[in-house]
Parts: sequence; structure tokens; C-alpha cells
Amino acid sequence: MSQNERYEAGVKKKFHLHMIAQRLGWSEHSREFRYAFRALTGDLALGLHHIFLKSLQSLGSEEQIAKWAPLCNEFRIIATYAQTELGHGTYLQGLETEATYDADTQEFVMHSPTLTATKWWPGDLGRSATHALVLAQLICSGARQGMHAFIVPIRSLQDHTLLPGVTAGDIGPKMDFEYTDNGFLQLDHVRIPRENMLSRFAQVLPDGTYIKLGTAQSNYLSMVVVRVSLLLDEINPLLEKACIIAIRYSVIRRQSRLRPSDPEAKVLDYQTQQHKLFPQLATAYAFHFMGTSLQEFFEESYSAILDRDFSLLPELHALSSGLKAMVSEFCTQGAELCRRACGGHGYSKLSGLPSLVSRVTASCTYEGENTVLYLQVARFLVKSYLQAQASPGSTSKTSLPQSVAYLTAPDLAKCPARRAADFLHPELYTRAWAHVAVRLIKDSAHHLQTRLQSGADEHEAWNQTTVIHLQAAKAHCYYITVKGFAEALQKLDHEPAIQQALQRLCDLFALHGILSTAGDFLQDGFLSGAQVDMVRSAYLDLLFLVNGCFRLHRSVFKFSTWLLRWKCL
Ligand SMILES: CCCCCCCCCC(=O)SCCNC(=O)CCNC(=O)[C@H](O)C(C)(C)COP(=O)(O)OP(=O)(O)OC[C@H]1O[C@@H](n2cnc3c(N)ncnc32)[C@H](O)[C@@H]1OP(=O)(O)O
Ligand SMILES: Cc1cc2nc3c(=O)[nH]c(=O)nc-3n(C[C@H](O)[C@H](O)[C@H](O)COP(=O)(O)OP(=O)(O)OC[C@H]3O[C@@H](n4cnc5c(N)ncnc54)[C@H](O)[C@@H]3O)c2cc1C
Repeated sequence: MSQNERYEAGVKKKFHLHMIAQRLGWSEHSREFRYAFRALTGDLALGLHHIFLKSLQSLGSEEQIAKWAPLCNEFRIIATYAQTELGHGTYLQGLETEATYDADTQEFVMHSPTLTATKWWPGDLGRSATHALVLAQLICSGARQGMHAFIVPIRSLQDHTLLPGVTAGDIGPKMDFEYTDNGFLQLDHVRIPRENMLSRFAQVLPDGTYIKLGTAQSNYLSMVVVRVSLLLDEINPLLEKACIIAIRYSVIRRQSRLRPSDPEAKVLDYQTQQHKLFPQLATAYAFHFMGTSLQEFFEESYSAILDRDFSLLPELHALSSGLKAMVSEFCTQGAELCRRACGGHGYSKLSGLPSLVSRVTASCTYEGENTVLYLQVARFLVKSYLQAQASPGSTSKTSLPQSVAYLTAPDLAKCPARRAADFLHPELYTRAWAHVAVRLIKDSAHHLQTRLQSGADEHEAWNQTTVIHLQAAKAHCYYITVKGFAEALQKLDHEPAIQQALQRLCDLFALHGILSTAGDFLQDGFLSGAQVDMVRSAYLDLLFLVNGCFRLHRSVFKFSTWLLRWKCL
């Protein structure tokens, strides 16, 4: 299909599913709706319409939510989230679109002062949206107040033509997401009422007085909300699907002989094929359980933040940033590995794998470019580490956020494992991951301090140590995921068969990670070379055991059913 045909198909599917859900009484978060969404491969248009709604609920006052949410829910308006510009995506302080308050008319004048101020990328903007949530620099009472969110009508509700002062269109062909009309938007002194600035965390009074109700980053909250929601709703399911296709293919595909006298072997019987695929399956499950745990932490902190208690926001920002970066990075790598594991058929679009790979690849960029998000985590880790060092032994150490409490826990200098089987104990490998994360965080903080003491200013010192910070942030995120996976399994005692199968995948995820970054474990002697051999031996035995599991269930192997069952637990 052409881009236009894919776009039109995406819109048709969107409303077809919506009408079925209405007729059958499925809520958007119901299992039936989510399963139908998966079955439609997720190629539904108007994804940003829902991101607009999430942003409205995060940044809008109760009155604004009451006014605009029903219009969204009934699709009487189609909305998008317009933040990124041609010249700026990451650096929000550099966004150029202006919202200048006119006290005489009690309006904001929305304007794109330069070509680089053109909004560029927002989904559903090119052809669909009637309204845009425009993130712009607020100017009132003669001062620039930073980035705020403004609801701007852009197309007529009568005939869908662009409104006066609005220039918009489609940004053209992309690597994927062809069913979404990512667009551009230029505003030429477009006037909107004062009430259209989302005002949960800031207000502009009729006379232009600016009232700050939150923190400088309160208006960044919508990005946190979306990062958390994309993990389980969009990104990890793409790896899950790739695993289903590649493992089922590998159970059926026969190629070459294990012994000359044997019939051709199922490719899943080759150890190298297991080595390609089973760690991806383990990763998909690890991210499922970690994403569920993050969702629980999000729900606990989100209601407090909406009530302007920001105490948990720094940790939520760090967790959501790091886990979005890690999940998107690993799901992109994993989906590509699954594709390549299917040989020539993996290069056929008919396998479904190429489109999964090109779609998940975008997640490394949208909703925050991964490197930038990892560095946000690193900033949080250094601050937490220095806080822990500043008050050794005092009760304030207990004030460390829960996700970094391990920075003050007793640390093992050397791994106690004496045989391969010792590495199949979650307590042991979780502490191994904690050790490496602490060491890398400490190392990154010390390199930063050394640069500062050598006379570099804080910004140069930070920039010259970001590669080390990146390494520490990644180890921290992997540790969080291993710990979360192991803890989730402890709640499955009532399902022993499932618990055992998942335990093997948890062990596999932890040990595969150690083998992939063995240098980090060897560097300070925490693991010896002999112990890395033990890890490899335990890992290879796990591949054999997991394969046996598929051999047992091979005919009834239905990952999605299994996962659905586990999601129900
Ligand atoms: C089915 C459909 C699937 C596809 C959907 C695709 C949807 C895609 C939609 C989008 O892509 S929307 C656009 C997404 N864009 C971004 O995510 C932009 C990323 N950039 C940023 O978030 C900020 O520019 C960045 C964090 C990189 C820098 O923030 P700042 O410019 O404020 O500077 P700084 O790093 O100094 O942060 C200052 C403070 O704010 C804090 N902070 C930053 N971002 C925060 C945040 N989001 N929440 C809470 N606090 C935050 C940060 O930790 C720090 O706290 P401390 O001073 O206490 O250390
Ligand atoms: C499919 C898709 C859909 C999208 N949908 C939307 C949408 O609906 N609405 C919307 O507003 N936006 C949307 N975006 C835009 C997206 O949010 C931005 O592309 C993203 O935030 C990255 O910004 P950028 O493109 O300016 O890249 P840049 O930030 O310019 O990144 C380029 C390079 O610079 C590096 N870099 C940048 N800053 C730093 C730093 N401080 N330290 C170290 N390295 C740095 C990055 O790591 C990267 O390697 C979408 C993008 C895609 C691909």
C-alpha cells in the first residue's frame, strides 16, 4: 500500500475497532480491547490523539479536563501533541515557538518566529488533527516563563480546512509509521483565549500576572506519563511478537543435519539458534514484569504529583527515562536478532518481522532520544551517590529513593560462587548486578570529581565523563530489571509449573547480561575468569532446559496465551 493507503487503512481500522468496542462495551484498558489492538498489529491511526488526552489529564486544570476530554473521547475533535520543532527535539529550553500574552484581549498570540520553529514530527498533524497541544515558550508580563502547553485549533470543524494563520502538512516518507500522518505546523500570530493554556501547574491571570503552581519541570510531566505507558502498550509487545514469529518458525523450519544419519534438524535444536532467541524471550518477560512494577510505582506517585506533591517526581523521571531507553534499545536489538534468525524468510515482509523491526526502531528516538534519557538517569545516580556519601552512617541514608537504596547496602567484594549451579540463585546474581552498578556509579562520580578538581567547569567536566555515566546508567537499569523479574516470580508460588519456566528465563536474562558485559564483572576482580566460565556453563545448560520446555509444549506453544495467562496472574 502507498503511504496514503496505509494512512486511510489506519483510520478505518481505528474507528472500526472503536465502534466494536462501543457496541460490546469494551473499555480501552480491557483485555479484549488490548487483544484486538494486538491482533490488528497496532496499525491504528490517531495514536497522538490519546497522547493529547494523557497530556490534558496531566497538565490541565479540572475545568479544562471537563471541557476538552469529552470532545476527545467522542472524537468531536482530533488532537495531537506538538512539541518537537525542526530545530529542536531534545533541548526543550531551545524551543522557539512563542505564546505571548495580550492582556488587552486576554489572549495568547501563538507564533513561529523562525523556520526552525516549525513544529516537525507530531503524529496525526499532517492531515487529521483539528487541534494541537502546542508546547511553546510563554511570554507574559515582559518575561519568558519557559515551556507551557496551549490548545490551538488548527483546522475547521466544519470543513477541515486550515484556519487563518495556520500552515500545516505531512512531513513525507519515513522509515515506518506510514499509517500515521506525522506533520509540520507553522503559526502566524494565531490568537487563542487565555483559558487555552493548560493550567494545573501555572496560571496567567487576566492582567497578565504569572502564577507558578509547580516546579520548573512540571510541564514535562506529560512526557513521563507517555514514557511509562509506551513500555507495556507499544514497545515491549513488538519484541514479544518478534519472539513468537521467530521461535515458532524455528520449531517448524528444518535445515541441515545434526548427524549425517539423522533427518534434517529443526533449527531450534541448534545451540546457536537458541542463543539468538531465548535471551530475547527472557528479555520480553523481564520487561513485562519490570514494566508492570514501574506502572505500579507510577500510579503511586502520579496522584501525589497531580496534587502538587513533587517528592517522588525526580525518581519517577529517572526510572521512566532509563527504562524507556533500555526497553527500546533492547527491543530494537532483539527484534532484529529474531528477524535474522529466520534467514531469508526473515527478510520477507510477509513474515511480519521487517515491519516490527522498523517500527520498534523509532522507539529509540521518540518520546526522548535514548542517550539523552540515559544521561538523565546518570545525573540522578550521581546526585544519589553523593548524597549517600555525604551522610555515611546517619539515618538520612534511609532517605535515598527506593530504586537507589542499594547504593548504601552492604556490598560483596568478591562473588562467592564455587560452581556453575550457584549462579542459578537469584539472590546471588542480583547482588552481582548490584555490585557492578554501584562500582560504575562510584567510578562515574569519581571521574566527574577528578575533572572538577582539575579545574574544568561543571558543564565541561560533565560532558567529558558522559561515556562513563552512560555505562553506569545502563548497568543500573539492568540491575533494576533483574531485581524486578526475580521479585515478581516470588509471587507465583501458586503456579509452580509457570514459576519454574519463568525462573529459567529470569536466570537466562541475568546470566546472558553478565556474559554480554563480562568485562564489567572482571574489572575489579568481583568475578574471576573461572567464575565467568561457570556463568557460561550455567547459561548453556539453561538454553538446553528452555529448549526442552518448547519440545514439551512445542505443539501448544502459544506465547501470547502464556503471556496473557501470566498477565492475568
Ligand atoms: C502507537 C503510537 C506509538 C508512537 C508514539 C510516539 C509519540 C512520540 C511523542 C514525542 O516524541 S513527544 C516529544 C518527546 N520529546 C522529549 O522527550 C524531549 C526530551 N528532552 C527533555 O525531556 C529535556 O529537554 C531534558 C530532560 C533532556 C533536559 O531537561 P532540561 O532542559 O530541563 O535540563 P536539565 O537536564 O538540566 O534538567 C533540569 C532538571 O529537570 C529535571 N527534569 C528533566 N526532565 C524532567 C521530567 N520529564 N520530569 C521531571 N523532571 C525532569 C532534571 O532531572 C533536572 O533536575 P535536577 O536539577 O534536580 O537534577
Ligand atoms: C516516529 C516518530 C514519532 C514522533 N512523534 C512525535 C510527536 O508526536 N510529537 C512530538 O513533539 N515529537 C515527535 N517526535 C520527535 C521526537 O520526540 C524527537 O525526534 C526526539 O525527541 C529527538 O529529538 P531530535 O529529533 O531533535 O534529535 P536530537 O536531539 O537532535 O538528537 C540527535 C543526536 O544528538 C544527541 N544529543 C542531543 N542532545 C544531547 C545532549 N544533551 N547530550 C548528549 N547528546 C545529545 C542525541 O543523543 C542524538 O544522538 C517523533 C519522532 C519519531 C521518530
